[in-house]
Amino acid sequence: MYDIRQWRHVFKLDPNKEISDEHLELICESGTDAVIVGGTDGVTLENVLELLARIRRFQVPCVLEISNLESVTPGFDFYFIPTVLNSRDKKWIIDLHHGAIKQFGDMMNWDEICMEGYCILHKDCKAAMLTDANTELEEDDVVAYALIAEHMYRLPIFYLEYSGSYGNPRLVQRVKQALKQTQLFYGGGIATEAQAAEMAQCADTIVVGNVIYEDIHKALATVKAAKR
Ligand SMILES: CC(C)=CCC/C(C)=C/CC/C(C)=C/CC/C(C)=C/CC/C(C)=C/CC/C(C)=C/CC/C(C)=C/COP(=O)(O)OP(=O)(O)O
Ligand SMILES: O=P(O)(O)OC[C@@H](O)CO
Ligand SMILES: [Mg+2]
Repeated sequence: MYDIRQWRHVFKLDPNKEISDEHLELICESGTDAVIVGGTDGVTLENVLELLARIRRFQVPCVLEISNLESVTPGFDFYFIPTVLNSRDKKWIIDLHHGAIKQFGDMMNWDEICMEGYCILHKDCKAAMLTDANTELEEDDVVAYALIAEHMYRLPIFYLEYSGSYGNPRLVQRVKQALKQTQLFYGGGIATEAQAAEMAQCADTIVVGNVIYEDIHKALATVKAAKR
């Protein structure tokens, strides 16, 4: 399924983490709508290429979420490009993007590119620390970022990121109610069927990451729960 707007559940695989062939097959054949390859640290061309080749044995749509320029390679179905809206450092909002487009803009296939407006809310996660995200936000601040994403920047995706910790469903629901066009991704701390079902009610698409490496069966159970 290549219509991102229909995606309800995606797995995020970290190229910097080990996964066995058996577990990778279970993930790719799980019925998830797509697999995103991405992580904050230790993402290299070598480990991205290795994971891409292994995922390509299956039919599942495969996305590279770009975290650095060195690890970008052809062969993915889509490229998701994060911009961290609540970063205090404009490097993570626009500067890296400006440098990349200056260098590669004339050879990009824009149909494969999808921008993600991140709002990172877990202060201790790697992505928050790397990008110096301001996580001390009121609910109204978060909704304001969502409205900026939709109405000012017209971003296709607004991504509420709680990586490593389960977020606040009430806030996710509030953000969802504020968005009309922009697709709401929620990711962070989903480790049970109940959590997957709850966040799938609040967001358009849920992203399941770390539990893949902690308990594969719990990870697999999130797929059905999200689609119920
Ligand atoms: C060959 C081909 C297809 C060419 C295309 C041309 C090309 C080079 C296009 C690139 C164009 C472009 C504009 C690129 C952007 C460049 C860039 C580096 C942007 C910055 C991205 C950014 C803001 C990164 C910050 C970190 C971040 C938000 C990462 C997302 C992943 C994430 C949040 C992971 C969660 O953390 P995790 O690592 O899982 O944490 P744990 O390990 O603790 O679990
Ligand atoms: O790893 P977890 O905590 O499941 O979060 C998923 C994803 O949002 C990370 O970018
Ligand atoms: Mg992770």
